[in-house]
Amino acid sequence: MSEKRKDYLSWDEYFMGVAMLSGMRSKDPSTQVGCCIVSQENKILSMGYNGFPTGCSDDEFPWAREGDDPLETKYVYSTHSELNAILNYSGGSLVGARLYVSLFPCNECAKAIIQCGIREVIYANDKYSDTPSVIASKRMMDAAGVKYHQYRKTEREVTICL
Ligand SMILES: Nc1nc(=O)n([C@H]2C[C@H](O)[C@@H](COP(=O)(O)O)O2)cc1CO
Ligand SMILES: [Zn+2]
Repeated sequence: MSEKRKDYLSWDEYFMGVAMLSGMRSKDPSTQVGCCIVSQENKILSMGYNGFPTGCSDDEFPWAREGDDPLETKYVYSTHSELNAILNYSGGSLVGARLYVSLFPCNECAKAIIQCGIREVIYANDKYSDTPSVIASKRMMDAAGVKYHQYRKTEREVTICL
């Protein structure tokens, strides 16, 4: 008798995998971030990655990290993956949802996460943990009761031939 497969993706692998795949759409040459928002019933509600807003051409707006003129850097234009995922959702309420993201949310995204009622953040990387942005983000999420924890990496490697 044929039995149920045992090596299927866990929910966490599935949602973090979807977040990372979304990040592969990013045109940012230095950091690609992906996000996946999930309901309490484990249904995917929205996805996003970092990039410029609609109408702001990837080829015309700057991707530079540094420069004398802030207007010639990406920071004033790029929309973070988490905000994109929140704004991309057209289904109504995100109250009670979980957010999977490949990089810890900044303070601006934390405000949006808190205000739309997301209850939990699962992040992969926290490379900017020493910055005021991430310290402020954690302070706000702690105060608002938004839980966060690091994704527990597994041994699994996923290869998809496209
Ligand atoms: N949580 C985040 N989500 C994001 O989508 N981003 C985006 C903004 C930039 O496009 C890029 C960071 O670029 P860099 O400073 O590592 O070269 O990642 C950044 C963070 C960090 O807080
Ligand atoms: Zn952000």
